[in-house]
Amino acid sequence: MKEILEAIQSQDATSQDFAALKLPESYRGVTVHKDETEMFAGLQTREKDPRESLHLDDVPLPELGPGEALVAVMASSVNYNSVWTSIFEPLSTFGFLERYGRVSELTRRHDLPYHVIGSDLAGVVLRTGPGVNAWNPGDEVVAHCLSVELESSDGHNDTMLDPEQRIWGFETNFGGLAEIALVKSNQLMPKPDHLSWEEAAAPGLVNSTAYRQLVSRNGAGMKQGDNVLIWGASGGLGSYATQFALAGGATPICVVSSPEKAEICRRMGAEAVIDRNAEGYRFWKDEQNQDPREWKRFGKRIRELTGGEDVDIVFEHPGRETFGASVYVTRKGGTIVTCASTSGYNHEYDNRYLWMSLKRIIGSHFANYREAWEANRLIAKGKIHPTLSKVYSLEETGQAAYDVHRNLHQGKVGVLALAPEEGLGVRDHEMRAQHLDAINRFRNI
Ligand SMILES: C/C=C/C(=O)SCCNC(=O)CCNC(=O)[C@H](O)C(C)(C)COP(=O)(O)OP(=O)(O)OC[C@H]1O[C@@H](n2cnc3c(N)ncnc32)[C@H](O)[C@@H]1OP(=O)(O)O
Ligand SMILES: NC(=O)C1=CN([C@@H]2O[C@H](COP(=O)(O)OP(=O)(O)OC[C@H]3O[C@@H](n4cnc5c(N)ncnc54)[C@H](OP(=O)(O)O)[C@@H]3O)[C@@H](O)[C@H]2O)C=CC1
Repeated sequence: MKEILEAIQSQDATSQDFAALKLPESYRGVTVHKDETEMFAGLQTREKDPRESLHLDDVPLPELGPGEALVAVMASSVNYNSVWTSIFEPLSTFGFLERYGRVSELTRRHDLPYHVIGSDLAGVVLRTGPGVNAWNPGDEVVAHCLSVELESSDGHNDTMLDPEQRIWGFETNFGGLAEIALVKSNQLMPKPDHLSWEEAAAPGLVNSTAYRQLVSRNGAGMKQGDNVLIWGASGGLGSYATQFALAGGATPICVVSSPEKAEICRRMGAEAVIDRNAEGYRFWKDEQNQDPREWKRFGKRIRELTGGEDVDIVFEHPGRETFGASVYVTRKGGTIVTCASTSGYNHEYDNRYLWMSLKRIIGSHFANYREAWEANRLIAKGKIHPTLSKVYSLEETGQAAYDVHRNLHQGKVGVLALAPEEGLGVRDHEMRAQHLDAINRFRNI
């Protein structure tokens, strides 16, 4: 591992030098263990503690297959899917690995009693498998998390529709919260030159998801002038949705839960911000019943902020808690686009407001390679910026996941893997200087 790191840091090692590096037999990765899937049985979701279930283990290096690449991971980030994995909700991810293991001789590698997790990385290609021509050892890359087999016709218009579509590091093994990761080569994209390893690793999953959900024609297809209600606007997904709305000539209406988060949204350039905590919305009277008067109070507040207009698009992910309100406040003919259900997946809403006002609900999930590429290109061009707030070591990943689970974080939380310190890996200092304030907007808040 030492020689790998030295080659990366030397900056003048050639592709041949990287190809000649001896690979270690094992590496350190953040795991959950199959024999611990019941460890939180009987506890409330909130009480399940990722610090207890996430381990840092030495695991054997997987065999490299056709179309694949082994990548030295300099940095990764914590996504909420790793929180789900760590609390074994809504399902243990070992079921996904078992199912993947049944696909072929090669995929059987993934079905192990441990799961190396993580769905983001920035690093350097170490080896490529047979059939990989577009990438070479030594390439500095980020990886998106769409893993597809593409053997069926179903995925050939939009790879997210492939029946064997999986999220790498969640529904596959050998993820990015590790010193080395195994990816398919069609997950690779160029690392933005003006960013450090940890900054480059931060946007990937959420940026691509927000791009498809909000901008792509596969999602809401946002246009100039749209009013976009963004839940959790300073969180992982929301901090990119807010930037896409602003960069695309739309008006974000940002919902957050504290004055500090409201301030971050304003710093991104948003003017319409709602502090849901300060304004005390209670969309649910009790476990079973919602309060439509609260939906209306929320809608009135939105109208105050927009000069009387309703929202064209709701960027949804909290789920059960907010979905009724989201459907209610959407404009006639507008779109509710959802990619998650953090607060509960059995949603309830008043369908009269949907059909009578010709609204649409769209389901969206991650992004295809093209969408992830477009989203990464916007980062590389300095049009969208990472929203990294805090960086942890691999050893501290449990704490990092705990922070995200308890909503104690801002924007994105980074994790250093092989990178010995923050700030390394910047290749274009001139471009970085132009965007430094925006890159650091979320730091140390
Ligand atoms: C990028 C980051 C993303 C995120 O962070 S997303 C948030 C985290 N992710 C999650 O929380 C999602 C976790 N996943 C799940 O909860 C589950 O993954 C699903 C609920 C999505 C699916 O559950 P399952 O049990 O895998 O699927 P089934 O379709 O309910 O059951 C499979 C069996 O049911 C059969 N089946 C499917 N559709 C039908 C149908 N329409 N009529 C009859 N049978 C059906 C199948 O064939 C199969 O059968 P057979 O078990 O024999 O193989
Ligand atoms: N399908 C897909 O492809 C993807 C799905 N996801 C899923 O989306 C969800 C959010 O992910 P991410 O943005 O990274 O997570 P974060 O925790 O970083 O951000 C979510 C934000 O949502 C807000 N929020 C949380 N709970 C509620 C609630 N009950 N009511 C209103 N607002 C709430 C919080 O902001 P505040 O407190 O300031 O209001 C929080 O900061 C997760 O469930 C994740 O698994 C994520 C990425 C991809």
